[in-house]
Amino acid sequence: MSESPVLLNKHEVERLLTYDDLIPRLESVMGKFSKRDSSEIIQPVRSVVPIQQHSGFLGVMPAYLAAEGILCTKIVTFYQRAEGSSLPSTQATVLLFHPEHGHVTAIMDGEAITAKRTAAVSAISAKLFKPALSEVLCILGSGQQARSHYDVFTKLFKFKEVRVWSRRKEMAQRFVNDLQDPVTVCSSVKEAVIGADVIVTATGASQPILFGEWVKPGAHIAAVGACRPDWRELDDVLMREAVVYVDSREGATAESGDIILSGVCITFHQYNIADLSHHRHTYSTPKSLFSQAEVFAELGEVLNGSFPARREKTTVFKSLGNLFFHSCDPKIKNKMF
Ligand SMILES: NC(=O)C1=CN([C@@H]2O[C@H](COP(=O)(O)OP(=O)(O)OC[C@H]3O[C@@H](n4cnc5c(N)ncnc54)[C@H](O)[C@@H]3O)[C@@H](O)[C@H]2O)C=CC1
Ligand SMILES: O=C([O-])C1=[NH+]CCC1
Repeated sequence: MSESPVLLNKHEVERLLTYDDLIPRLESVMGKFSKRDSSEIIQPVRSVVPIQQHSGFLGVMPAYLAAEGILCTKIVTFYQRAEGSSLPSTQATVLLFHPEHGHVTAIMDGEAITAKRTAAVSAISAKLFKPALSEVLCILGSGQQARSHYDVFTKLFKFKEVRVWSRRKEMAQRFVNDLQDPVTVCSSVKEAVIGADVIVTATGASQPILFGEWVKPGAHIAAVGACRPDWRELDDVLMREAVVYVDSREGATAESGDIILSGVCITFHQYNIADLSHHRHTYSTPKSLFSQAEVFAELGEVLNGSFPARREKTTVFKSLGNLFFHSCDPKIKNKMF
């Protein structure tokens, strides 16, 4: 008879999951994932169910790491919430299974895991791609992801200035009030990003908020929001001028509006032509057709040495959260990744 699953609540997960463990672990696993050796790691693109009536989504994210005996899934919901809502936009539960027998061995809060894992992966992207001299960090958004990104980016790197922008200035002010160190609250995205070396976009936006013309050449952008095929945070100029890295090529092709929509034809010539019976018809033909922004490489392909880190260029890491790897030995609770 199988033992009852271990239950780990948010506080326990927060205590057990440290960036010092998470970062090297994710680096190793992402490098392996990008080799696509399915006998080692199986991680399909997540299944997403839209909850249209309530502006929400349910995602299921299974993964199997054969060599490490990890079989798990995250079940996550994410909603577009009204500003200032007391409910979290992203909520999740993680289930671990016994890979041989199939029973559930652990049930863990996934909110803290999502916050820390996502920020840790963005921090890995910044380690690889941020300019050698990076003095200014800019964070767009003031929610859960903004906070976890602030925590890990300021823990790993030394910035002279940190700026934050949020749709409502008082939300940015509230974010800053919770911190020990000084952070500049900006009134516009443009003010926040001009001259920034590293930019984190962690918003619920579905239309571009960050425009390439404002971005300092050579800057690194960790783009965390816009995880649906019709959502965007970054404009066409930025997407087409930057070297674009992703967490998973398949995930980016299926889910990233920043990539998918960067190739859409946006302007039309209109012709007004009369036919033989003198009726007028309007025809539209595309004036400008752009090819989509190209994905240069997966983060894992850089980590495993298959592709270079083009640090000298403006770089975008488009994160979707497809990679999900955590292990918890149910008998030794502190052995968790
Ligand atoms: N790439 C990944 O692995 C993950 C991505 N996400 C995505 O990251 C984003 C942020 O998530 P959380 O921090 O959990 O959410 P949150 O609700 O805690 O914070 C959202 C922030 O975005 C701002 N915002 C919302 N709509 C906006 C709009 N239209 N324009 C500008 N700002 C807007 C809010 O003011 C708030 O500051 C969401 O899009 C979420 O789906 C979340 C988890 C993992
Ligand atoms: O990885 C994740 O949990 C999510 N990515 C986008 C929304 C939730």
